[in-house]
Amino acid sequence: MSEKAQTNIENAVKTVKDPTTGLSLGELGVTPELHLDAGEAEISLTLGYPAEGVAEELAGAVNEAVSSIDDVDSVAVNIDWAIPARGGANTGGEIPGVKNIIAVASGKGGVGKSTTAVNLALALAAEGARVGILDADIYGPSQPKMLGVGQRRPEVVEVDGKQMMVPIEAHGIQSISMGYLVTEQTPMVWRGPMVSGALQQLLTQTRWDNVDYLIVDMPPGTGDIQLTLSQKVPVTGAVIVTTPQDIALLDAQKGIEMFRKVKVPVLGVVENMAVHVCSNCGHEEHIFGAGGGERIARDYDTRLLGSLPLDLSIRETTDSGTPTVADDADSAISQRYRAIARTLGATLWQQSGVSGGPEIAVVED
Ligand SMILES: Nc1ncnc2c1ncn2[C@@H]1O[C@H](COP(=O)(O)OP(=O)(O)OP(=O)(O)O)[C@@H](O)[C@H]1O
Repeated sequence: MSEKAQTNIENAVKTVKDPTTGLSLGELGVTPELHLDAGEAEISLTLGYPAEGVAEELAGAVNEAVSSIDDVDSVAVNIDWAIPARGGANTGGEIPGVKNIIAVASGKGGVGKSTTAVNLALALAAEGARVGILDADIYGPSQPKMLGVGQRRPEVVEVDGKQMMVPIEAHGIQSISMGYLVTEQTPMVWRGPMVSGALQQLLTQTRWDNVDYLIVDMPPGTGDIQLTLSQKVPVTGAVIVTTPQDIALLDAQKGIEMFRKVKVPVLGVVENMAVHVCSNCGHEEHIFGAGGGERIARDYDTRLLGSLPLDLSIRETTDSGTPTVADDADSAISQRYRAIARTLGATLWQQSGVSGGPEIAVVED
C-alpha cells in the first residue's frame, strides 16, 4: 500500500469521534497503529479508558471512515485500552497495586452513595477495567452486604516482611471494608478515633492486585472525618452523589467545596433517584424535583456524569447482595451506570497528569 494511502488512513482515523467524549481520536491524542498488506488494513487503537460498551460502535465508525479510501479493500479494527495512572492529588503517597483512587462522596446520608459506588465499581469492571472498592464508612459499612459476602475476614499474608490483607473478591471486583474488621458489637465510641488510622491501614496494608481504579466509598457528610480522609488518601478525583432535592443539593455543594479545599479534582456529579418510573403504567415523575444535578454541575464548573432513576430493582438487587450491574450488566439501568463509568474513565484519562500532585494546601476561607 502506498505511503499516501497510509497517511490518508491515519488522517481518516483521527477524525472519527469517540462515542464517550464526543471528541475526535485526534483530539484525544490516540495514534492508530497500522498494519498494511496489499489492500488489507489492520488498525489498532488504544484508548485510555475501559470502553467495552462502545468498542463495537467505535470500530464500526473507524471502518466506515477508512473503507472508502483508495487502495483499501478490507479493514480490520482492534480496539483496546490501557488505563494510565493519574496519581494522587495530595501527599499521601502511592498505594501499591492501585493506579487511580476515586472517592465517591455525598454531603448527606441516605442519597444512595454506597449503592452508586458499588454499581460504579462493577460498571468499570464490566467495561473492562480491574477494579477495587474500599468501604471507608466506619459507622455503617454496607459494602459487605451489598456485595453478598457478609462478615468475612480477609486472609492475611506476609509480603516483604509486612502483614497484608488480601481483598475479598466478589462479582469480579476486589473489596475491603471496615465491615470485615469491626463487628456489629464494636462500640461506636471506639470507631471515631479509629477512623483515620484504620482507613490508612486498609489502604496501605491491603494487597491490591493490579487495580486500575480503586473506588473509595466515603463516609457520608462533609465534616472533619471526611476532610481528614480526603487529605490522607492520595485521591485522584472525586465523584459527588446527590438526589435532586434542594437540601441534598446544598449538602452536595459542601462536598464539592470540601474537595476543592484539599485540591482534589471533582470529576463530576451523579444524580441519584432523579426520576420515578411507575412500575405499573410507566409514567415518569420527578418526585424530588428536576434538573438539580445539572444546575449544581454548571454552577461548580464540573459535569453531570449521569442520572439514575428511583427504581425498585436498584434497591432489591443491591440490598440482596447482587448489585444491579452484577445482576445483569446489559439491563437498561446497568447501561446507565456503565455510561457513567466510561465518562468517568475518559475524564480521568484526559485530565492532564496530576501525577506527583500539587502539595496539599488547605485554603482557609
Ligand atoms: N436509585 C435508587 N432507586 C431505588 N433505591 C435506591 C436507589 N439508590 C439507593 N437506593 C436504596 O436506598 C437505600 C440507601 O442507599 P445507600 O445505602 O446507598 O445510601 P447512602 O447514601 O450510602 O447511605 P449512608 O450515607 O447512610 O450510608 C438503600 O436501601 C438502597 O438500596
